Amino acid sequence: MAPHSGQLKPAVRVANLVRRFAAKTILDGVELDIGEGEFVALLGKSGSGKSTFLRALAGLDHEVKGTGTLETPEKLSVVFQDARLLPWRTIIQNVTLGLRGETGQEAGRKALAEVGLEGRETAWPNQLSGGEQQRVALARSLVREPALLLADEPFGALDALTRLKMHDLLRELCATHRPAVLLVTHDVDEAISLADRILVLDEGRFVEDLRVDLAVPRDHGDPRFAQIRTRLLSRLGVDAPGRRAA
Ligand SMILES: Nc1ncnc2c1ncn2[C@@H]1O[C@H](COP(=O)(O)OP(=O)(O)OP(=O)(O)O)[C@@H](O)[C@H]1O
Repeated sequence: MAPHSGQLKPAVRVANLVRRFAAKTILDGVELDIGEGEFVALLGKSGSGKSTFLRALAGLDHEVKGTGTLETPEKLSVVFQDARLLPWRTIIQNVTLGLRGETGQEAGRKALAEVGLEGRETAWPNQLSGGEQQRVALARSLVREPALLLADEPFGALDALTRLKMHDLLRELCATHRPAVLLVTHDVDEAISLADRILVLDEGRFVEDLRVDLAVPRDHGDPRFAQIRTRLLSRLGVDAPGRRAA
């Protein structure tokens, strides 16, 4: 299968990407195009290579091989499960790190307001909850107006209610900033709630490339939502209806 982004101009082009660790092949000639502004979620069993793929796209893996292509935009941002804020810098300093002058400060304040943290600019990271810290991480990413946002389980450590709020926030931010997104997640419902396309990685290849043509915000009670969930769970080897993949 050679997943592609349909009519959209590609922001990401990957062809024949190979990654081995010792004798184990984790990415086995992976192919993928992600269109500009397209939101792609990546599912797969634990250990299937999702983070390995994301790290390759982020340019963090110098040993990834292949005779093909790995093209990503210069302006890309990465968000991880932990916010990775600098504890010795204030919130606004974390967001504006590397940005210059009053324009940078203004952009930082605006980004913090967008994620609902207006007035918290001079707080320290340890004065924020886990969810608030992830909001800062999102602000720090988006203030750079990336053409590609890579997110590796960004809400994995949050409680269920906070996670749902973060879904709404991410959806709004992406509608405003329109980066292409690759979201790695274990949460099938999270993928269906947020993504335009859902990929499943298994044994080094994408075994599913599903377009989600449901209106936004997505209605979890819609029978088509349930159909997509069932199909994805079956691809992930989870049979029980309604259960989430682990
Ligand atoms: N630096 C490394 N050295 C050796 N093996 C590695 C390395 N990084 C990852 N692996 C192996 O590659 C496989 C894929 O790991 P990866 O973290 O990409 O999976 P994943 O799908 O993101 O898993 P999870 O959902 O549990 O986070 C695993 O078997 C892992 O042990």
